[in-house]
Amino acid sequence: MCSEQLRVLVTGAAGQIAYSLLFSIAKGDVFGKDQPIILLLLDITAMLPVLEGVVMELQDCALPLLRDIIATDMEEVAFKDLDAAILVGSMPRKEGMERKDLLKANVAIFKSQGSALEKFSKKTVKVLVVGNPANTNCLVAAKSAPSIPKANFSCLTRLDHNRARSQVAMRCGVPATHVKNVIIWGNHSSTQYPDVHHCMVNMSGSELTCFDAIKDEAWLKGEFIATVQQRGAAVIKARKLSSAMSAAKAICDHMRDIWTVNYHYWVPDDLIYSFPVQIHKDKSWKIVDGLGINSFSQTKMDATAAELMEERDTALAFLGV
Ligand SMILES: NC(=O)c1ccc[n+]([C@@H]2O[C@H](COP(=O)([O-])OP(=O)(O)OC[C@H]3O[C@@H](n4cnc5c(N)ncnc54)[C@H](O)[C@@H]3O)[C@@H](O)[C@H]2O)c1
Ligand SMILES: O=C(O)CC[C@H](O)C(=O)O
Repeated sequence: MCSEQLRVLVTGAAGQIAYSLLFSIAKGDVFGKDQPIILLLLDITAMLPVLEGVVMELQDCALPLLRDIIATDMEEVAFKDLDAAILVGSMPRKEGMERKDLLKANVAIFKSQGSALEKFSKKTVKVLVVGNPANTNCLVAAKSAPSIPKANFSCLTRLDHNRARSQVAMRCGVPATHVKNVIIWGNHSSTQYPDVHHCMVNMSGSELTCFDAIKDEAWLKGEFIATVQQRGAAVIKARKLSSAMSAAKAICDHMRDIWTVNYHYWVPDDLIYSFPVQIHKDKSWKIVDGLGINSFSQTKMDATAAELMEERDTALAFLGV
């Protein structure tokens, strides 16, 4: 049994993603089956009565690893001595809303919470930003917490990764675990580039390139990319609500990989850009180097970077910095 309890914050704890996420974290799916945790739950004051119900349900799960639950609307309480922060709390996009509307509504939250990380959390805290626009919110949070290493900040594009992997798996008629090395470059938005040029698929025991397994280059370069890029919008259209179950699963995958060593994606200077990375035992990471990038990929990678630069400039202008 690990002796030290981890302090793990989930913001937006009364919301729909949190409702799918908290049980998985509390039962050990993310930080380990022998790792005791204290859950800190932050939401806005108006949602405290709902949060109280979530706390009751967590208590009623009778989970052995969950040693304490602290529900609050105060950042100074929620961000105290954190080991991990999962920043979900913010407004989701509804049908008809533009990205810019969301940027304006949400970016101030991440400035305030970045400052709270700076003031109250451990310098080793690992921060995962989920609230949209996730990349730019993450950048704003990192900039607002200058004494925490920028490498400790990441945003959620694992959902896009899982979506891409699953699309390929369904097309090939294999389980998603048979599909490896899908890459999501850039922004968690419709300009993201889901890249299968390094993807391998295990078909009946043989490792094939994705292009050989699928044998339909037009689909891979057209409909596949568009489906993954538009998946969030398609879920909103169908459910009238933003994705939640799949987002929670992706949050668990992302944070568990950081905690337990696996591989995933990452960032250049002054942009939070999704990259393939390798994560090491000490939780440090390194961008996977030397992948061949053809002109098709380069054009798509440039387009998503251009969008991120525009978003960054808009966000900083909104904040007056
Ligand atoms: N990156 C991704 O892959 C991904 C996927 C799905 C959703 N999202 C984003 O996650 C966010 C949350 O989605 P949801 O469906 O859970 O929304 P939701 O509306 O159900 O819940 C959001 C919660 O955040 C709370 N909140 C608002 N401001 C807050 C603040 N300052 N501090 C703490 N809590 C605050 C709200 O009161 C609410 O309870 C949205 O921005 C959504 O777009 C991202
Ligand atoms: O607002 C959107 O278009 C996407 C919502 C969410 O980030 C998702 O990917 O499901």
